[in-house]
Parts: sequence; structure tokens; C-alpha cells
Amino acid sequence: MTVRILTDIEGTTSSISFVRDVLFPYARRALPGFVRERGNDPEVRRWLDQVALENGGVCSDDMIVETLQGWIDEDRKHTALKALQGMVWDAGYRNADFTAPLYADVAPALRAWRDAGHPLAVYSSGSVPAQKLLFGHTDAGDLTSMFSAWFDTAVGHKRDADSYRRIAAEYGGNAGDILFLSDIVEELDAARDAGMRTVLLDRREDYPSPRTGDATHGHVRVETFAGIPDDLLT
Ligand SMILES: CSCCC(=O)C(=O)COP(=O)(O)O
Ligand SMILES: [Mg+2]
Repeated sequence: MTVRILTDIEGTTSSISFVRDVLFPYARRALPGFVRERGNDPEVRRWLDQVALENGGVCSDDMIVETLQGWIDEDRKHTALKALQGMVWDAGYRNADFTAPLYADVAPALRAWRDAGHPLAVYSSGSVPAQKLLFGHTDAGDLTSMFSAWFDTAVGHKRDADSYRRIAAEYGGNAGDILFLSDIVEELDAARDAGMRTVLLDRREDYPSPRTGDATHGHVRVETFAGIPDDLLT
């Protein structure tokens, strides 16, 4: 039996501050120009129309942009916002406005797991195109080829056990042979309810006060990928 690894991004492979202080403000600033230039592109329009619908239907593009900026400020994990953010970040990565910093332990661990035969996959609220952009432009180079599967909120929300059941069905193998890595205990609870193995990433840079005891909800807790116990990988 081969253990398959499924990893979250924000707070797990990359710092929360990169997402909140670099990616989100970039999207917030770039959205008005992006909607002006690409708002009639059907792939963009369908998401803008979805936002308008949630706002009662009839909405100017300026109102849609304001709504989206409000959702960014609230860190809403809305599929339309996430799809649009991915398109906006595309220009940022291509123009080298930023690269994606990974925690130093991440690329070596991913390589070691891949070389040991563990399939690797991502599950993030960020859209699959945004995930591929991030792993394609890391400070450790383009890591996209390491991953064999990518999941976003198209399978459901990350605190819902059914999302993990759907991932297990698509990713292959039994849920019990999938190890999910995340910094959010509620996501780990949902993965465990679906039968997956779980590890809580409790990174000091993101969480200055260690989460121990009851705060771990009984999930194995580590501070880096290097600390993940071998028995969870066999
Ligand atoms: C795919 S990178 C952008 C991250 C993002 O938009 C986000 O909401 C992070 O969510 P995660 O599920 O990775 O914690
Ligand atoms: Mg996270």
C-alpha cells in the first residue's frame, strides 16, 4: 500500500502572510483594471455574473468589483472570487511582480516523498489554476510536475467531510491511505471524518503561540514537514 499525500497551501506550504500581504492586496489593486479589460471575455463574465446574481442580479461592474474587494478583505473562500483571483495573479507571476515563497522544509520533503513513490496532490481554496501558478513560480523553482492531482472548492468546501470523500474517489486508493496536511484543525477534522490520516502543521511564523493539547483536536502536530512521523507514511 502506498500512502498518497494531499496538502493544503496557505499556512502549510507557504506562509499566511504571503497570501494575505502579497497575493490578496495584489488582486485587490488589479481587479478594477482586470474587469475593465477582460470583463467581456466569457470565461471572466461567467464569474462576474455569478457575483452579480448573489448581489440581487442587476449590478454594475464597479459594484461587482467592490463586492469582490469586500470578499478579499473578509477572506471569503468563494469559488467565483478564487477563480478571478487566479486570473489576476497570472499577470503578477508572469511579470515577475512576485514569486511564491515556500517554507524551507517543503521542497526537500516533496522531493523525498515523490522519490519514495508517494503520489502528491494539492487541496486548496485557491483555484486549481492559481495553485499551478503558485507551484510553477516558487522560490525553489517550478514544482508543478511533482503533483499528480489538484483539487479546489469544485469538490466542495474544505471543512466538509464529503469534499474529502470526493477527493478520495478521484485521487484513487482508500481514504485511509491518504495523508492530509493542513494548518486548520476544522479541515483536518473533516478529512478524518472521511477516513483520512491527518497532520496539523503548526508553523511558528504563522501561529506564534503553539497549538497543543485540546487545540490540536487529537491530530498529530508538527512544526515542519520534516517532523512528520514515518509511521504515517507507511
Ligand atoms: C492557490 S494560492 C492562493 C491561496 C488562496 O487563495 C487561499 O484562499 C488559500 O487557501 P488554502 O485553502 O490554501 O488555505
Ligand atoms: Mg491553510
